[in-house]
Amino acid sequence: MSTTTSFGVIETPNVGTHAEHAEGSQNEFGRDNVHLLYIKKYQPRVVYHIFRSDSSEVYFYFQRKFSYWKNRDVPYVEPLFPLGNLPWKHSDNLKEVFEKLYKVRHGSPLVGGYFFSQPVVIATDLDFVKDVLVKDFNSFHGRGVYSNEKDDPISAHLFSLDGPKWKSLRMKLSPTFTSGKMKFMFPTIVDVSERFNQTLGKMLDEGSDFDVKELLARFTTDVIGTCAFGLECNTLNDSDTDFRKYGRMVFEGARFDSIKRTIMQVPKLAETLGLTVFDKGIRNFFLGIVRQTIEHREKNNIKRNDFMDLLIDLKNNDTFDEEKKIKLEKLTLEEAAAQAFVFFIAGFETSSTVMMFALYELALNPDIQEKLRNEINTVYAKHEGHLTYETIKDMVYLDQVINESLRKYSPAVALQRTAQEDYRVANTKLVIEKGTTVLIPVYEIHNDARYYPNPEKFDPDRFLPEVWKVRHPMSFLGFGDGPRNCIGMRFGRMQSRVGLVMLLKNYRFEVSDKTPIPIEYSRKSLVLSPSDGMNLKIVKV
Ligand code: HEM
Repeated sequence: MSTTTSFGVIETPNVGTHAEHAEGSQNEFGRDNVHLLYIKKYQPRVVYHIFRSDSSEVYFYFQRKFSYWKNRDVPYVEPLFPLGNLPWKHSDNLKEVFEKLYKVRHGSPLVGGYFFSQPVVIATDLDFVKDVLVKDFNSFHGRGVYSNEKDDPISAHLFSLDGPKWKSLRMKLSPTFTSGKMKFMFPTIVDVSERFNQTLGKMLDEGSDFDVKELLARFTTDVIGTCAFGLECNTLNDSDTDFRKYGRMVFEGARFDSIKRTIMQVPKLAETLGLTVFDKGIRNFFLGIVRQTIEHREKNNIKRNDFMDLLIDLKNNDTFDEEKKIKLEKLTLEEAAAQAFVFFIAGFETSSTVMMFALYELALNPDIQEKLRNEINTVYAKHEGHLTYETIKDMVYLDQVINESLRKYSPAVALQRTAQEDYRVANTKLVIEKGTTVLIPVYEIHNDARYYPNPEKFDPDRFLPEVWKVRHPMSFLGFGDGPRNCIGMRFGRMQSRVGLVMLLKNYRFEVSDKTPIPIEYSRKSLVLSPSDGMNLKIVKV
């Protein structure tokens, strides 16, 4: 079906008539009793109202809401009652949801979607993406992610806070990630990588086919655990440490987490239901670790130049907003714990995912693997066999491989911002209403043939400086962009580089019978992840 819109003529796919829709939806709603039981557990009053209201009333309420994008002549994919375009439990994952929405853009700078009955915007044009992330950041500084500071203090971290709280925290935490601070932490990462090498060496006496996803997650858990919590987590030797256990729980979720996460896509609904983001075990573990570490360091006057030291400093000493010339409040213990926690969760799975997909592609493309190993050996020789901050910086092809891995398999499938005021989209008549969520479909942009011809091909030369320079600046969003980009980018790059250098210097990676080709993506994981691990054959070189 084609419609004339404010952006020109747009093809709108029409999925089902209203009658078909009504029938299918009621069945789905009725069948998924787990949703209702879960809501019941959390907020009996809300469930009471759902049950009390006439079901046709609820249905027509959704139908009215679901006409939002149609009335504005914006392309959309027909939503399903009651989840809208959100994934159903056993069907799509978020990546597939974005794929469907991105496909219907047909020249429009945005596509309309629904999270439950809430309209959301999917930005499909790179100039519009730039307006949201960079140029008009003041209108989009919030992420609109749900947190519950009162009942769940570790959920109130830099990633989830908005407004003045986020701004002040970002200002306080930014100095934590300067290149000077990274240099201090570099030797710690190298130490962990050497232990990783020894552990892997021993494992190879017993076999050669391993799930590198799990191995790399253990490596980054140990790196961040050491740098953010000052602990030797030792998950490399023991895969069942509490750190690895709780880390896995955050990303893969417990029994009801997929339902809870779906509800949290609409923060107002989650707030009404009084949901906590993390379960009690996760909360108590991380709060406890930070409390003990801080007490121990303060009592014994221990300094380690890591993230925890910097957080202790922000807890005990004043900081200043240089721009406004005002004093910023000190961090409380809970606030410090929430930031250590976000460094851990935002840092370990993302970096291990980048390394995992890089190794996968290197196993599929042995010529690229050999070229990278040659670079590593040549630069090592130039630096007399020492792995220093400077040695790593000389490995330019390594960076191209990491960028190409981030391009083809961005761990963050989408970026999120929320309109802080009514906002007119440039060159259109369309106004994004205050409070509307804007999603930037990173995976789709990174795999769009208009920006990356033959996107399926793993080609690190796409990131040669002269080739990269001519692409649209928003065509690469592996770390997001603008004032709210990834604060840990330097650290994430650093640990990915060290991990890959140590592995490729000592081992060759090959495809095995268990390697997933093609990859099937997990429906559970918060970041892009293969559903059944990533087995590769590892051979000593
Ligand atoms: C290769 C590894 C990493 C990747 C691919 C990655 C990716 C991202 C992305 C895509 C965002 C959202 C940016 C946006 O909305 O524009 C983000 C935000 C963030 N990342 Fe990372 N990240 C990585 C490593 C790290 C590390 C190591 C840390 C901390 C030690 C970290 C801490 C954060 C935090 C706190 C935010 C929220 C920033 C804010 O809202 O102000 N990340 N990251």
